[in-house]
Amino acid sequence: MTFTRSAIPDVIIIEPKVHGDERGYFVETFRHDKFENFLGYKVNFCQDNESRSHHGVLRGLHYQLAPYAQSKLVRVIDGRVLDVAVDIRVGSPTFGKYVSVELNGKNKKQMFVPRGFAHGFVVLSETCTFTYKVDNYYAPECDRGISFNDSNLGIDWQITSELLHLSVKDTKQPKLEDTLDLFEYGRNYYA
Ligand SMILES: Cc1cn([C@H]2C[C@H](O)[C@@H](COP(=O)(O)OP(=O)(O)O[C@H]3O[C@H](C)C(=O)[C@H](O)[C@H]3O)O2)c(=O)[nH]c1=O
Repeated sequence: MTFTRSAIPDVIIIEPKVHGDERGYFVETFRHDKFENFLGYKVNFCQDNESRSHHGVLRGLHYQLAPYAQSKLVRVIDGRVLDVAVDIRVGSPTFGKYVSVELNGKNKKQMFVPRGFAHGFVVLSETCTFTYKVDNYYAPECDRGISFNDSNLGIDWQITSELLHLSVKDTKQPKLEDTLDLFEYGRNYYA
C-alpha cells in the first residue's frame, strides 16, 4: 500500500497492493495503522457509504459544515470515475484550487479528502459502484454544496456537459464566491 501527497499536499492518493491469482484477486483496502502513520494525525472513520451510478452521473461538489465536517476516504469497487477535491479552507494558500484523479475498479486507487474540502465525482464508465468512509455522521442540516461548473474553479470533468446527469439539488448549487456559509464554515473550521 503506497501513499502519495497530491498537488494539494493534504489530499492523499493511496494505492493498495492487489494480489491476483487464478481465482481472482485480494486487496487490503484499508489499514488504520499505515493510514495514520502516513497522515501523522488520528482519523476515526465512523460511517461507510456506497452509491451506484450510471455513465455521466456527477455527484457533488459537497461538504458538511462544522461541527459535522467530514474527511472522506473514497474508492471505486467497479467502474471508473474522475474524483475531485476542492480546497475550501478559508485562508488556505490553495483556497479554490482542486485535485482530480481517476479512481477505478482495476487500479483500486483511493483518495483521502480531508475536512475543509468539497468533494465530487463523475462516472466515466457505463456504471460505477462507489464506496467511502467518513469520519463524521451524515448531518443533512449541515449538508452544503458548490456548483460543479463554477467558472472560478475551472474543473475539467473530462466529459461533455450534454452527457452529465445531476440531482436537482446539484443543478442549483452556488458558486464558491457566493457561499456565505463557507466563511462561517471557515471560522468554525479553524475554531
Ligand atoms: C450523503 C448521505 C445521503 N443520505 C441520503 C440522503 C438522500 O435521501 C440520499 C441521496 O443523498 P445525496 O443526493 O446527497 O447523495 P450524493 O449526491 O451521493 O451525496 C454524496 O455525494 C458526494 C460525492 C459526497 O462526497 C458526499 O458524501 C455526499 O454528499 O441518501 C444518507 O442517508 N446518508 C448520507 O450520508
